Amino acid sequence: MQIGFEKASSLYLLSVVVASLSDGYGLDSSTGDAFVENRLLIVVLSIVIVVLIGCMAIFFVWRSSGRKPVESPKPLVVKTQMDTKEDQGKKKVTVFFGTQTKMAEGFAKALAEEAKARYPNAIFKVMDIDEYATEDDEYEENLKKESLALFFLATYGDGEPTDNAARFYKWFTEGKERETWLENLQFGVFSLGNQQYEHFNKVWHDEIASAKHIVQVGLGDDDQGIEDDFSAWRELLWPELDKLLQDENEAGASTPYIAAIPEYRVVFVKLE
Ligand SMILES: Cc1cc2nc3c(=O)[nH]c(=O)nc-3n(C[C@H](O)[C@H](O)[C@H](O)COP(=O)(O)O)c2cc1C
Repeated sequence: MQIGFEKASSLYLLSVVVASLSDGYGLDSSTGDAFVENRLLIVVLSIVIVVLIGCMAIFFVWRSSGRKPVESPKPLVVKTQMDTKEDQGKKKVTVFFGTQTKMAEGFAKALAEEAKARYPNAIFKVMDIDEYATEDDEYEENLKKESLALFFLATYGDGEPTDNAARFYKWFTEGKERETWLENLQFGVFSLGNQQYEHFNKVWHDEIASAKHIVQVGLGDDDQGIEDDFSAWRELLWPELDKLLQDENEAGASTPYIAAIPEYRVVFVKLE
């Protein structure tokens, strides 16, 4: 078999390189010879490596060219819902939740659903308290437009707010603005906590207790059946919402609610 000059010289060069490398790394001459004898294998391996490197290079070029430039995150805009014709003139209630493990969110949504059925002439909007305002100033701006709100807020740590309520809480406790937005706002608070913790329902009970409540603060205790606490608070809330949300022509036909009545236990005594 005849080997062309160019091909033969490149194979020769390769074999010389392998041989010298093997010498340099202390391989014995028989190992070097074995390499040289397998020139064809070496050439194939070299081609495979070159092709692989080429593919990788093409892949990286393709990936970097296809990648969109990194855009700075757009600020989350809280859309103030435009009143539809249907909504105009209806009373609005915003139901806020501050939650870590979604219990407060669940109660907020459950209450809003029931309230929608009870008060068809009112609009109930459930809001994550963090998403309500992107800038701190927006809290004041937006809350000033509210007239009736319900807050479902859980307590964590050493009587601290949840992550999604932290910004609101900081704004509320540190800012003087709160006095302005509280002027026109009537609201109710259902606080979620667990009495096993030292600071049971502390944050919201302490901070907002003095403000204008339409109903006493509900103290939900996750240790003792928080659903029952929620139900009891809800029954206190309905009569107050009746006063605020029922139309004049509905007045008098108050929403039926279960009054809190003492429980009695019947004990049968066998007479002698
Ligand atoms: C790590 C941890 C810390 C908590 N700290 C408190 C606390 O300091 N005070 C309190 O009253 N409840 C505390 N709780 C109880 C929660 O507030 C309670 O379970 C609540 O229902 C959770 O509501 P969420 O699911 O909406 O976050 C804590 C719960 C966990 C898991």
